[in-house]
Amino acid sequence: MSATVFVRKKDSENVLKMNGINAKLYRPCDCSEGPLLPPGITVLDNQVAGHSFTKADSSLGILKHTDGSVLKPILKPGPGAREIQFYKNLQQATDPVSVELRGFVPEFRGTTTVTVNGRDVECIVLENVTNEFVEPCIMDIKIGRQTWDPEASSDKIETEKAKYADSRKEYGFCIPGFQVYRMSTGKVIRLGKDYGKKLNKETIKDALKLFLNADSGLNRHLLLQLLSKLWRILRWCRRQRRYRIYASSLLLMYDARRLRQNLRKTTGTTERPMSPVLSRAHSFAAPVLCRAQSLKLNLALRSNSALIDEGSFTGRTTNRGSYRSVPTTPTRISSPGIPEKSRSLVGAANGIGRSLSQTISRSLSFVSASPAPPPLERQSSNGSWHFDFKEACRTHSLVNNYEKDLQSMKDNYKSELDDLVSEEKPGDRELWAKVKMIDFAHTFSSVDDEVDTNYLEGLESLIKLLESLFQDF
Ligand SMILES: O=P(O)(O)O[C@@H]1[C@@H](OP(=O)(O)O)[C@H](OP(=O)(O)O)[C@H](O)[C@H](OP(=O)(O)O)[C@H]1OP(=O)(O)O
Ligand SMILES: Nc1ncnc2c1ncn2[C@@H]1O[C@H](COP(=O)(O)OP(=O)(O)O)[C@@H](O)[C@H]1O
Repeated sequence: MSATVFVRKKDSENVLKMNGINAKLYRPCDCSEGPLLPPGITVLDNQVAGHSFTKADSSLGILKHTDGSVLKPILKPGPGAREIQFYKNLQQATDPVSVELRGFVPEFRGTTTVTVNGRDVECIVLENVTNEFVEPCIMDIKIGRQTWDPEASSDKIETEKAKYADSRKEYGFCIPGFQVYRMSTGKVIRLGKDYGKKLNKETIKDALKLFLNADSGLNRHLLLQLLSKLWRILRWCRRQRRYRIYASSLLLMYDARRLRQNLRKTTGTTERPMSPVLSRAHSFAAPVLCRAQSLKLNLALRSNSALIDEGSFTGRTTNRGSYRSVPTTPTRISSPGIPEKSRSLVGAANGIGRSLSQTISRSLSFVSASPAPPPLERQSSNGSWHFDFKEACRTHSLVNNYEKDLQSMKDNYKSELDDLVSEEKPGDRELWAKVKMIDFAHTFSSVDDEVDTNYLEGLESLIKLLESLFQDF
């Protein structure tokens, strides 16, 4: 990967050259002044893709509430209503496919109306899935070659086909945006669609490496945590015949703070990766304060017992608010003109380990939502990646029997997975990397009882590309 070069800097805009690509730094609020919002609600400053706040076309981005929720404004009635219905149905569903899917998506907390710049806007209220991260690195990966839904106009189909054409054609996914706290510089960078649209067969891998902070070596522990989540979604996707998911994204997330700590632990190097806090202190603080902070941080990094960020990764138990009833059956919408390929892709679909935890919705006085659903089945039973690794080790080779090209790679790192599981200490069990599926504005019920090959192929390709990184380092 080539180095980052800042080529231009204005008050309003940063342009940088990243891996040979000129790109504007993405800002979720692209206006000089933020929108006027009620108390307790602010712009989601770590939003990495999707619609953002712009003065020009009064578009609205994602908001966050101090209670740990995000608020997604409904911009268009059709897709907006579809996404609300998707979450409501999912919350009520009892079939195994939907119950499992519920563990892969943010918790739905109903809908609410927010006054933005004097205008009342309906919003979907979701769990903020980045909440527990101190330095959240987030990548939005839009899955599927086809990103338009069965009801799209021919104009929309054409615009969608033209966007991210290289990466989508090659891999069946694209990267509309990401942010990363860089180990090498201690700075956070956020690259948006402008950068993502220029990525091609070669550079998309650089983008993934950049996101994984792999400039000078891959942290296998980090990649394995992400892969263990993706394998679970893959296994679900191979079996499910209920949903057709278009233009939806996977949010890959990890905590750079924990990566820094993990690097110290595993390399034992005296050369410490830069902390953004420390690097800011270097630029602005008085020398004495600077030295004090540096010493304190060094001590923290040297002591294994101090490595865990206490309080950052605790499980949260919350109370359920008031709810109203909604229909329980997913709407079946026909998809004329979209022939679905029929492929027998489903591998050995063993029962997934039952989860133990129940996630209880946070009380939201301003939210209207559905009655209490049955206990949610979360993908990680006890908030531990240990469970996923164990499951992955047990089932992975079975699931992928037909993928001969991947088999050798898996064999290569299977022992590493085993090592990670056996090395694990109780204090290391908290998640510091995870994956969630988001954006269901273009998700439909399947009408043909077939596998969603469009989504599946994109996901498989992403996993394959990530797995190939093991060989590069
Ligand atoms: O193509 P457009 O103008 O309809 O806008 C796209 C949005 O469509 P919508 O406004 O909801 O109909 C589109 O929204 P959907 O995913 O279709 O909900 C995206 O925001 C898209 O950005 P990107 O492809 O993720 O980079 C948006 O594309 P760009 O902002 O990249 O052009
Ligand atoms: N539940 C969530 N928690 C945290 N961030 C989120 C959540 N949902 C969305 N985001 C952020 O907002 C961005 C856009 O979300 P998305 O649902 O795709 O909106 P859009 O429909 O405008 O594309 C994501 O890339 C992510 O950065």
